Order: sequence, then C-alpha cells, then structure tokens
Amino acid sequence: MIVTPTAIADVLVIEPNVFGDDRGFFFESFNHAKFEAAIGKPVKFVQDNHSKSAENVLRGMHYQIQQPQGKLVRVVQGIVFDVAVDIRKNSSTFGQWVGEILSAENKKQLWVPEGFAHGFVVLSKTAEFLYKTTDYYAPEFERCIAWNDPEIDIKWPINGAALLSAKDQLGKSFAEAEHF
Ligand SMILES: Cc1cn([C@H]2C[C@H](O)[C@@H](COP(=O)(O)OP(=O)(O)O[C@H]3O[C@@H](C)C(=O)[C@@H](O)[C@H]3O)O2)c(=O)[nH]c1=O
Repeated sequence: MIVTPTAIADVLVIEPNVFGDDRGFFFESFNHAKFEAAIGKPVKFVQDNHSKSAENVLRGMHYQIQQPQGKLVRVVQGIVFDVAVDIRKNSSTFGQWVGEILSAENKKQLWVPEGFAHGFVVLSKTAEFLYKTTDYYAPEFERCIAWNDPEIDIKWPINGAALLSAKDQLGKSFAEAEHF
C-alpha cells in the first residue's frame, strides 16, 4: 500500500495494492499492522459506518468534542470530495483544510485523525461511503462547523447547491465553534 501525507502531515492518503485478474479485483481494505505502521502509533477501531448519498449531498463538517473519532474513510460506489479541517488549537496547521477525491475507482482512503472536523460532498449521481472510527458515536458530543465558513474557505468542487441535513444547516462558524 502507498501512504502519502497531505499538506496537513497527520492526514494521510492510503492507496491499497489492488490485485486485478479475469474475475475482477482483490485488495485488503484494512490491515491493522500495516495501518499502525502507516500512522506510527497504536489504533483501535470500534465502529464501521456506511452511508449512501445523492449528488451534491454535503455532510459536514462534523466532529465529537469528547470521545473524538479518528476516521478511516473510503468510497465503494461513486465519487466524493472528502475534507478534513484541523481544529487542534496547538497545531501549526490550525484552521487549515485538505481535500481529496475518493472514488470506487481510485480506491483511495483518507485517514482523518482525532482533532479534525470532517465532511464530504458527492460528485456522482450517488455515492456509498464507508468509514471506520476509533471511538463510538456520541450525539451529545457531536459538533458541526458550517461547510461554507468563510474563514476556513473550503473550495468545494460542486456544481449547484449543496444539499444539507437540517442539522448541518445549523453549523457554527469556525470562530464560534469549540476546538480541541
Ligand atoms: C454518525 C451516526 C449516526 N447515527 C444515526 C443518527 C441519525 O439518526 C442518523 C443520521 O445521522 P447524521 O445525520 O449525523 O449522519 P451523517 O451526517 O452522515 O454524519 C456523519 O457525517 C460524516 C461527515 C462524519 O464525519 C461522521 O462522523 C458522521 O458525523 O444516523 C448513528 O446511529 N450512529 C452514528 O455513528
């Protein structure tokens, strides 16, 4: 597998070795030992999540202020633009974002560590999104930063209006939001 740091060093792009043959393909979508070697520390995932969304659906920018979740994300159908925002106050990249196209075809995964707000927008007709998390869902600690916060200024590659949940329409500004 190929591991490539992004502009924010702790956020990694992971590309598995894909073995294609006459039948189709095979790849290890997660290997604990190799993943720990990639991030350089022990990790324990406790939840696997799967969502499906229509084109222009934008979910984000989410985090849990307690029980923070590291997320290993990938796409098994369609194409998304996936984004991590560094909200660690002591980080040299505090307030910066990185984005990556993840698709069923490119099979890229993004490692979004604890301390980041995370979100994505769907660029295909539909997309199915899978992710592992290092802590359990805890709605009482769930927080949302507005996807279009001008200070963060994420350059979303979308045509048309983003489709948001009622909850995500109430996302806070980066300035107002709680940080780590
Ligand atoms: C995230 C989550 C949701 N749910 C439930 C709550 C709700 O009824 C329904 C849909 O929840 P949401 O609207 O919060 O789902 P969604 O907007 O897809 O939330 C997710 O967005 C992406 C960007 C992330 O980074 C995730 O961590 C998570 O916050 O599913 C769980 O039972 N467990 C979970 O882990």
